[in-house]
Amino acid sequence: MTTTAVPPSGQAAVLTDRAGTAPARLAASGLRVQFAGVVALDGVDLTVDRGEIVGLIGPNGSGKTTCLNALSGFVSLAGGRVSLDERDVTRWSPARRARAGLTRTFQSVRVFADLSVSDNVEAAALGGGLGRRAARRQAAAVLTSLGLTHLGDRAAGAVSAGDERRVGIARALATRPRFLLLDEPAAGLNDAESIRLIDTIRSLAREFGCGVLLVEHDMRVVMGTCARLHVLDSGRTVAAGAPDEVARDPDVIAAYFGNEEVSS
Ligand SMILES: Nc1ncnc2c1ncn2[C@@H]1O[C@H](COP(=O)(O)OP(=O)(O)OP(=O)(O)O)[C@@H](O)[C@H]1O
Repeated sequence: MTTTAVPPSGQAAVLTDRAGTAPARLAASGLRVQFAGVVALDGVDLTVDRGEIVGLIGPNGSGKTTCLNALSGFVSLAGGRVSLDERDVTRWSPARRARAGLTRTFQSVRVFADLSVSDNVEAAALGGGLGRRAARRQAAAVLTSLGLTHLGDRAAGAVSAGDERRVGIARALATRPRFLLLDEPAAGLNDAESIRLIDTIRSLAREFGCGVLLVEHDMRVVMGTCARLHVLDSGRTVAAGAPDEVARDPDVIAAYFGNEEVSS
């Protein structure tokens, strides 16, 4: 049964899952993806737990977006397995994975420019399977939690780039994901917008209990949000662990940062 949890504070009101069977872990093992002659992913193992924010980083072309596509079902695997709480979803379509709580965002935000911000988020909730009244409540709850209520009546096409990015996240959140895969949400944002985005990403885990896998080049956003990092180079994992450890790892410095050290 679907229930609505509204804490007394009125904050973080969010619809809970259908039957208390929310998967607690997104896991991938041995992910392998090939494009013609290019091996884009070569045996990647990765886990994200609910409530955890994991950064997936690496140099250009290292396989980060391909990894998100592999997890969300947008690309065929040449090998490996994806599971949601130990349920094998490797052969599931993106839509079926989304219904099971695995949602991804894309680098280019897809909002309905002429619709209001509220209607955009409500439309996403409807698309996620809620009825009209529940979708409206869900949209209001998500906008409140992300601090976007003041933009509710504005046309989505008329808000700033940073707010548009956050509306994109709100739309993803309205589908009640348990795991959210974010593809470069800070790309093209200015400093103030990136800082606001850090709060938004943190709240996905803290208030909504989502597991978040974040692909992001902006190291300030990565270091400001992630408890754990996973580093790819040429389709392979070169390091994984706490951000400060990863930042000191010589393989990471060599592969990803040239001779520069990672800085936040
Ligand atoms: N559809 C495709 N067809 C052919 N090759 C592809 C395709 N998609 C990705 N690749 C190749 O796979 C490799 C990994 O690409 P991917 O986009 O996953 O890297 P990335 O780490 O996300 O890069 P960036 O940081 O630049 O976004 C690259 O060599 C890329 O050229």
